[in-house]
Amino acid sequence: MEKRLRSFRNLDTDLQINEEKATELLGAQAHIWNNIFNFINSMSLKCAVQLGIPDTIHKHGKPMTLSKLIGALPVHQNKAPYVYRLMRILVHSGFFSLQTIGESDHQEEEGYVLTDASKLLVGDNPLSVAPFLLAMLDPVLTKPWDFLSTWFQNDDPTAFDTVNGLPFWKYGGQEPKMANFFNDAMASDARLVISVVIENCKWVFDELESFVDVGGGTGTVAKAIAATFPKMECTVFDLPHVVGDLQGKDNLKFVGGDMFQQVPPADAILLKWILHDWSDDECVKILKKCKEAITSKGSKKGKVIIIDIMIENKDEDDKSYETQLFFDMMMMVLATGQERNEKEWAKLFQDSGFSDYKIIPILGLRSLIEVYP
Ligand SMILES: C[S@@+](CC[C@H](N)C(=O)[O-])C[C@H]1O[C@@H](n2cnc3c(N)ncnc32)[C@H](O)[C@@H]1O
Repeated sequence: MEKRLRSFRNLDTDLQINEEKATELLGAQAHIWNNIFNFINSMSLKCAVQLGIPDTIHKHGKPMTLSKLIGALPVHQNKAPYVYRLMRILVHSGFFSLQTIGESDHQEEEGYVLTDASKLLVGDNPLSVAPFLLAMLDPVLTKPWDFLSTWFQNDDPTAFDTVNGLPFWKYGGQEPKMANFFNDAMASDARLVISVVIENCKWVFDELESFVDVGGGTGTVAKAIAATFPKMECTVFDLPHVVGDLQGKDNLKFVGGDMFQQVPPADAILLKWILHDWSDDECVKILKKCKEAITSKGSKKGKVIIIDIMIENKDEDDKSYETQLFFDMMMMVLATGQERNEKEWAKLFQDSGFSDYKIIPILGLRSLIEVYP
């Protein structure tokens, strides 16, 4: 069938647009709008967590009607009519869903329930990632994004430096408020990750007599390992301002220092979310220090254990790939690091003098990689 194409003439621009072209243009405009306003998903979610919406629905224990939710939230009475709109976008983005409760006045009544994602944002869930969300969306971490194009045109190492005049880790040493919320964020992620590792691949730690978590923050991972393997000597190694006030106990100790200078000796060295913070040259320096520190050389058990993203582009539309790219951009804006694909990881291991590696893809968007001296 012959397709009839109507044309429109725009009198301002004198452009002639037929129907097919119009569809194309409007599709392009919609794509731009969606990307312009992507931040609204993040900010709406942050608002929900700050208002305690996941906790409130969780405490209610059954589907919660809008009126009950409004009554339980710390919102000004004049703002009550707006709660529905916040909830609507969060239902759309998969953080809440609506369940039918029954009928009231011949009208179906619905209530909000948590989804798997919002269950992970409930404050008293031991695996809650709410501290991670609040830290990543804190203005200290989001402001550098406004300076990304400035950074492309200057000689600063990162956009974070452009805004704050010093690198991320040094800033943390001078601003305890930022250091605290950042360390809490890392600890919340560490609780989830180490629970999965101990549940699904405890064997990674079998036969080890000693273990150091390099850049181990406030010790969440090492505490869990020390409790699971009471005979293993466990050390948390991090910058002095991070571990300075922390007390070890039994088979766990805290050591302050700089991983570019020296790493405490151990059979196994963990680098969780460390190497993605640094450039290739910096990673090679860290990995060489780790290799020197491995005590059981020649035996099978000595190794570096890395927990980080391994970029995999299985499918262009894959959300996981997009999330990995978000992390990669964040490493560029806040630190001097990057996310890496397998080839890039393999090159780092080779350049640091390691002989082999094994990828254990058990951590969702991240992998556990064993690297052997
Ligand atoms: C992204 S955090 C990861 C924390 C922890 N491994 C985790 O995944 O929960 C990076 C850690 O590296 C530490 N760090 C940064 N520079 C360091 C250095 N030169 N020596 C030792 N630790 C360092 C930071 O203080 C921070 O705790």
